[in-house]
Amino acid sequence: MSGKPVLHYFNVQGRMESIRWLLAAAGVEFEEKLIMCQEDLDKLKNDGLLMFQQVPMVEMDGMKMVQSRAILNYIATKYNLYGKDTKERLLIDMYTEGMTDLYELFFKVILAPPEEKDAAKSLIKDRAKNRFLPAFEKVLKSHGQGYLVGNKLSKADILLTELLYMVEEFDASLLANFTLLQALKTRVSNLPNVKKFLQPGSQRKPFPTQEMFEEMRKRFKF
Ligand SMILES: N[C@@H](CCC(=O)N[C@@H](CS)C(=O)NCC(=O)O)C(=O)O
Repeated sequence: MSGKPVLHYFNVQGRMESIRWLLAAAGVEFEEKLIMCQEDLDKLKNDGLLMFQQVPMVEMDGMKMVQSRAILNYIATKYNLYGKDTKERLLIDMYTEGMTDLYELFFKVILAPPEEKDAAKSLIKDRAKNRFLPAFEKVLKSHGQGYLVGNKLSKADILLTELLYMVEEFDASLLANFTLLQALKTRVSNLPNVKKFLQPGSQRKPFPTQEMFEEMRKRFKF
């Protein structure tokens, strides 16, 4: 055992990607045991390693942690990325839950039947442009600190940067009018640990394309 956290998940972004981002930004090296087929997943289940028979699962500090948000909160607390008091923590939670709402719309595109895909994509554009991105831009403007909460980097800044990459990849024009969000993305991306994570060949994973998702459906029983 190397003492590094061990991440158990599929070879895609999914619910593990924010955990990868947060560990990387905190400068924590981690190992991954990628689940490549149903047998790999069944083995984890049969060995009694998954509390709810679900992944992500992270082995860390002598624990087998499940539930992605609980894992994120543990890492954020441990590495001082979760605000200085309960009010800051509330803001970080509010913001990251908003990010999750937008993130889930991306996943709906993949799940939507072919005839509903365009509508699902339009919904992302609408919600990104008119709801979530303006809300985060407003926070940065009124807070005036370069970070979303307090005067230092938190889990919220890291997960927003992750999301902004996803939005940009989906439609770069969506970020055009949000100068403070662009500046945050650049600032966080230039932090040495994040910069390293953004290099090709890092442990960053792709968002599943439709083809990848169909392939996974065949390989796994879901
Ligand atoms: N609330 C859980 C949801 C976990 C979840 O739904 N995991 C899926 C993969 S993303 C899973 O393990 N599916 C396999 C199964 O249920 O057998 C979390 O956030 O970690």
